[in-house]
Amino acid sequence: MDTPSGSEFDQAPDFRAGFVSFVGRPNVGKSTLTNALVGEKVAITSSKPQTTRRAIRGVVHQKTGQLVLVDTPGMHRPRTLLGERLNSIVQTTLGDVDVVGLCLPANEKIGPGDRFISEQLDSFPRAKKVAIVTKIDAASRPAVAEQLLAISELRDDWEAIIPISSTSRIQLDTLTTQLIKLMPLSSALYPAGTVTDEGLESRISELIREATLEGVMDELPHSIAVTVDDIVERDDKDLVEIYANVFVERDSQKGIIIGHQGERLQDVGARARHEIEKLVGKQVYLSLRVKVAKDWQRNAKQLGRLGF
Ligand SMILES: Nc1nc2c(ncn2[C@@H]2O[C@H](COP(=O)(O)OP(=O)(O)OP(=O)(O)O)[C@@H](O)[C@H]2O)c(=O)[nH]1
Repeated sequence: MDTPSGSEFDQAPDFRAGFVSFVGRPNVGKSTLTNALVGEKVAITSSKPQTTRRAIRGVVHQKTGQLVLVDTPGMHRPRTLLGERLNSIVQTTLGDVDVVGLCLPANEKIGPGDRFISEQLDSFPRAKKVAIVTKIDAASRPAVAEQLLAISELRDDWEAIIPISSTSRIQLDTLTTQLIKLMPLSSALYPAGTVTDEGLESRISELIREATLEGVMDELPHSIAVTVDDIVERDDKDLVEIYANVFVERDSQKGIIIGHQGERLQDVGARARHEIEKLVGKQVYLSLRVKVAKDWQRNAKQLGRLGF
């Protein structure tokens, strides 16, 4: 990607910059879209719904402007204290953004969940509304056309309705260009080259969480939290040592994560290590310990300890 220096950005009189938040039901492809636009993995993705927990900021740099993407946790009716905290992140974020992109998958009919979220957007009149029709690679042309029509009838204040596919990279540049046009005139908000404002430690814990989510049963994902105790850069070798904990809510879940003779945990460790090596650009030694924090999703003290 073309990334001229920050000063060049600042000098363009028609440069635009601002904040965009992608909202939508769980699993509609918000995190995958964020990563595809930024060009690097800043948000973890999973086939399990509701895996996004933090408001991660990814930055997209273009000659004409800059987009700060705030990837929020899916809006949902909260069932736990964690759920309530996630919803309040969404509320605070949406009060501040310039554009809200409501993600609606091309391959699923609009349902009550989508309508509920669309109605919530009425409380944020300042933000311009854009419909992003995701996963068009997974739907036939007539189905996409039908979906575009249904979406145009969902609200009457759309600034744009843009069909895309993140995995097949269809129309991503169009989306970026359109979003930049909707941003206010402003100098760049982040220096060129910044892809996220997330710290290394939280990016590493998210990559570990993503690896633990693969292959576990549906109810388990919400019970997993990851913390990093230590990141040690070795002087004698081109190696980074990482010491991390995987927290679950019950003893029985601990067994599931570890697997028979520790096989599953080894797999998780290998997958996470591979992703972390791509991030830090060095060989990684990863030590993972599985611990139980009883019912942490419902317990304020435990939530604080796990960084929520
Ligand atoms: N076919 C297809 N699948 C996609 C596309 N984008 C995302 N997916 C898949 O949809 C699933 C969910 O994607 P995510 O990006 O994690 O969805 P999300 O909306 O961030 O989910 P939450 O974190 O649960 O809110 C994953 O299995 C992705 O691989 C796409 O463009 N085409």
